[in-house]
Amino acid sequence: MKMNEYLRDVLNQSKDIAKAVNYYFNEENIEKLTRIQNLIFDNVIFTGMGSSHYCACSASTYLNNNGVKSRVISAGELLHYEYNSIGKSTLVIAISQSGESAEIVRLIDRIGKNVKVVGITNNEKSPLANRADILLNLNVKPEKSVSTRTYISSIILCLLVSCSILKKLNDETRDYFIRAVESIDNAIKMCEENKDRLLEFLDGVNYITLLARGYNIGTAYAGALFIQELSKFPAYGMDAAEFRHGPLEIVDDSFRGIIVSPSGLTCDLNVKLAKDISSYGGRIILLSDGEESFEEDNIINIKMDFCDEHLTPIFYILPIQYLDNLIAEKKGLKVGEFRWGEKVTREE
Ligand SMILES: O=P(O)(O)OC[C@H]1O[C@](O)(CO)[C@@H](O)[C@@H]1O
Repeated sequence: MKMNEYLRDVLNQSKDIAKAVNYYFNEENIEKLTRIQNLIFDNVIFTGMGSSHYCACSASTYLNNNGVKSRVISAGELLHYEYNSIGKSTLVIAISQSGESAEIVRLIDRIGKNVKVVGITNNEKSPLANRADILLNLNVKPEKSVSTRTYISSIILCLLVSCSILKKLNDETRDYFIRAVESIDNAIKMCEENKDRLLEFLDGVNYITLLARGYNIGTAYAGALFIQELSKFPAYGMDAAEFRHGPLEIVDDSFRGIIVSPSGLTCDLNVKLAKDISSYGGRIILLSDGEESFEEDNIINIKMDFCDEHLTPIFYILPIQYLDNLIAEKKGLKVGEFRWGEKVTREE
């Protein structure tokens, strides 16, 4: 069977993104990233829509963890209800691969010149690019459909902005990023090795719950969005800690969950949650670099490479993209076609 373009995009990401990372570390781009340090601000707001919103979660958590006040807000909320949270000493980091999403265009129109805007986009001719005080180009080939490489490259540029603000941008940082990007291929390999079990996981599935904490909250939200968008299938992402506070009650043998659980602050809590859900009859895909192997039939362990926790969103999205394609193909969809929306959402 001919490979669909979405799957080709997914499988080629390590090459495409490695190229982009080299570009991000070229002299001109490092100069731009370093210029951010000279702006005067005491708090940061990341904003965007859909995957361009969730791509910023890791960078924002990283800033907060290192003492810089930061928030991630949907551009729609920031525009209509939270606009007054932008003060003169706020640095706005607006992300939009098209640079043309409706909310982003209206938001940047509203923001006065006294507020500095860093624009992260794949379209240097877009309204976002024109407004940005500092423009960072994603520099990847645009996708025809659901975001793949633009999502991962947006995560990376947001993290690089955070590294710059924290004055942690150096050759060592570059190596960490390159290694995280190389881990994309291992994630794909692990999915291919487990393909039959993943297909079996999908038998009788009605909806998928994605659970994560900390740096990967955005992985859960973006993963759910991609499953909804590509496979037209119910999926929702949530904070794994919240799951015990009520949602746990939905678990029975029809439950299917993905738990994002890299080594780090809360890995043990995530693994414990996976085991509990499994003992209540639910089935889990556990994304983890842990050594522990799971005997339980209800847990499929996709073994990921080890990496510093804040960089794991760069490749932990891969198994979700892979599974997404399996769902779409299983449903017999023309993978990547939109039914009601389109690639650029110009209407609020
Ligand atoms: O980055 P942009 O162009 O603002 O658009 C984000 C879009 O990407 C998507 O994540 C598509 O995969 C949509 O959620 C959203 O409309």
